[in-house]
Amino acid sequence: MTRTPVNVTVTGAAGQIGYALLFRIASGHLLGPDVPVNLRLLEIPQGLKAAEGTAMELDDCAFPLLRNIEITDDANVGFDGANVALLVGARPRTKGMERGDLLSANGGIFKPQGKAINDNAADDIKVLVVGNPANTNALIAQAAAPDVPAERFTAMTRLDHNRAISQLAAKTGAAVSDIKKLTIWGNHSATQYPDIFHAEVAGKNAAELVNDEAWLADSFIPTVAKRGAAIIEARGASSAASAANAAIDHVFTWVNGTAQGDWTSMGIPSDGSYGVPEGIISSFPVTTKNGTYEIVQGLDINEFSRARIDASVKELTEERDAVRELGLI
Ligand SMILES: NC(=O)c1ccc[n+]([C@@H]2O[C@H](COP(=O)([O-])OP(=O)(O)OC[C@H]3O[C@@H](n4cnc5c(N)ncnc54)[C@H](O)[C@@H]3O)[C@@H](O)[C@H]2O)c1
Ligand SMILES: O=C(O)C[C@H](O)C(=O)O
Repeated sequence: MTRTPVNVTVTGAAGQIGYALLFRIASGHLLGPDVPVNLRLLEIPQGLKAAEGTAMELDDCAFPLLRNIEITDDANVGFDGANVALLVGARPRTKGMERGDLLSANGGIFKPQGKAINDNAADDIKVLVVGNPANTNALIAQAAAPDVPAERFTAMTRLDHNRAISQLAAKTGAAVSDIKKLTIWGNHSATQYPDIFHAEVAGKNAAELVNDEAWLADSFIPTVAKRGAAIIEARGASSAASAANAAIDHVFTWVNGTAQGDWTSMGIPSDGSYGVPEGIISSFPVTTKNGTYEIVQGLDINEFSRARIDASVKELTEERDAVRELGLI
């Protein structure tokens, strides 16, 4: 049976993450090897020519699953009938910019995009926000889309999750595939909390196996939380291929489900679980099945974890209050 193509919209398509992302979507890594896709590339006017160049290259790959590419600078066109939206394009922080200025500039992008999703996207739309500050940009877009179920708006912490797995594998000498049930809590920022207390390494509890709180507090957590800045320092540009890879992982897992005995991390609207105020978009441990996700319940949160989750959540509530004051939500 021929499947109906899935409409995938990518904003910031001409940027560096866009360039690392589009070819993998078109080759079937986002949704699966038997799912045809239509691509919608949304850019600002200055980005349209470069997006056209990328589209030419996509054509030149002759991907069997890629049915059609549309390029536009009109959000209503870009999100028309979208089943999956990857919101990558954002206003980066520039020198001298205060946090309020950054939130306000991004509000000017994510509020109208949220409205365009509300008015034009397909009923089953799933949104992943990658553009920073990702959690609060997702909150802004979600607030502008009252007709879309709030849980369809998610923010990317999968890159942090993957970074944490890689660091833990290196520390324990285990294979990456042996690491399960790791959690990123909170914001995609330096306050995020990568939690190994429930993680397993080849079936053994990770925190007990490592048995080194100084490594956890002084090495593992800051390495994961500040990895984005370290990449910028080393590369002279922010992470692109690894960010694109994490976006692929996030959507693939959301659509196709987590493995038995494992979970993943996603920034999602809080339902109040684990004392995280309802409504803010915070990262949680989640399982996914049939295109939906559920927060893993009943985890014991020790004092070490509680303080770190609370610190990141505090930052998120401050960002929420700031965008509320700016009239963005
Ligand atoms: N959540 C994460 O883990 C994570 C990881 C890495 C990067 N990021 C963030 O992803 C974002 C994109 O990174 P990049 O390296 O691709 O940046 P980039 O500057 O290379 O590309 C951004 C693109 O977005 C476009 N754009 C700007 N405003 C737009 C709008 N209103 N509509 C459509 N397109 C628009 C620009 O023209 C540009 O082509 C940044 O905010 C970055 O900080 C997030
Ligand atoms: O773009 C950034 O500021 C860093 C990025 O969010 C990352 O985690 O690599």
